[in-house]
Amino acid sequence: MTPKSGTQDTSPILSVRDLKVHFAIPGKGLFAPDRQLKAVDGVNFDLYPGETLGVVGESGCGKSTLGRAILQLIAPSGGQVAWLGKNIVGSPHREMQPLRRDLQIIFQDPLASLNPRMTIGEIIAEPLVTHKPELGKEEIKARVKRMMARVGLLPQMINRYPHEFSGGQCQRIGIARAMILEPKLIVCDEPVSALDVSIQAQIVNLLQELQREFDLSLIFISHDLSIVRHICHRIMVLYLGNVMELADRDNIYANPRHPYTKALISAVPIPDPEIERNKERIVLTGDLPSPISPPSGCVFRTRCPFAKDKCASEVPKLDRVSDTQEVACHFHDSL
Ligand SMILES: Nc1ncnc2c1ncn2[C@@H]1O[C@H](COP(=O)(O)OP(=O)(O)OP(=O)(O)O)[C@@H](O)[C@H]1O
Repeated sequence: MTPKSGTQDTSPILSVRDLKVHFAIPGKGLFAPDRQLKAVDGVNFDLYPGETLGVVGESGCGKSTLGRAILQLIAPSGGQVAWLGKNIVGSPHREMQPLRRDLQIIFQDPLASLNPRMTIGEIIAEPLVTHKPELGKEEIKARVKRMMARVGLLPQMINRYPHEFSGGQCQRIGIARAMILEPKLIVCDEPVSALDVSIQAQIVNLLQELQREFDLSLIFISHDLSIVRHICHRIMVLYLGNVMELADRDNIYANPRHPYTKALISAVPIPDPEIERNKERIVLTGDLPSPISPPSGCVFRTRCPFAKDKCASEVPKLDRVSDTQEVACHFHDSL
């Protein structure tokens, strides 16, 4: 199904500017100073109401850290996260608490993210109990049952425990918990990676239905470019905590401009054997460098087949190459 597009004629719901998350890592010797691990290093983007933004990149490139920093579950080291126009970085707990209603997260490992000692009814009800204590017990129960039915769980299972459910059902429980307060944004952190392929499509379809019904914005973190293509309107490619490319879905698959995006996309198998045989392939060599000592200049240059001297000395800016595509590469025009 084609995702909704053209949401950018309204104001962004979320604006992220120069967002940084640097973790202090103990130095190697007993008295050596701490080092900085740059998990997220200056990320900029806007998110619009009803939009799904995919965040892709190899393991360790900073996707989860970015998602958590946006929700202030990890304190950013710098930059701004403006929610409905107001910067929330560094907001005290009492100011963040009401915003938590609007900002939710779904985790990768559905079972591990559910408290095994609580019934699924209690798990789904928890945000309501915290944020809407004025609702009576019966009203909360009715809302929980309605949401269970909406996400494809049998309401009569309200008193069962998480271990009695399959992985796909546990993810539905996680979605029901995230949805119960009718949030405006959900960060989906690899929500289907731990599930069987047959179940993945069901969960992705459910998220798409909920998005349309509730006009939700989603940040969909994944390393699976096929799923991202199915669900996202725009896609952001991260490498060592830096944005390499940000473009709408069709552009990024049909006309990737950054060598790293080209490499990621060329690794996605195409079902047609003729096209698969003849397609251009960019194979990445070497491992992801350590975010403790990232390469100078362009962080991708040590693995880039097209790197030149300038790439080692100058950090490329995210350049707008069309209305719907931005690329951080000195040589995007000549590749
Ligand atoms: N609490 C932490 N303390 C120190 N380093 C961390 C912490 N959390 C993450 N990191 C490091 O930050 C970098 C980015 O990690 P992150 O989990 O955000 O990447 P990712 O792209 O989501 O990877 P994956 O797909 O494997 O989850 C990694 O080098 C990771 O080891």
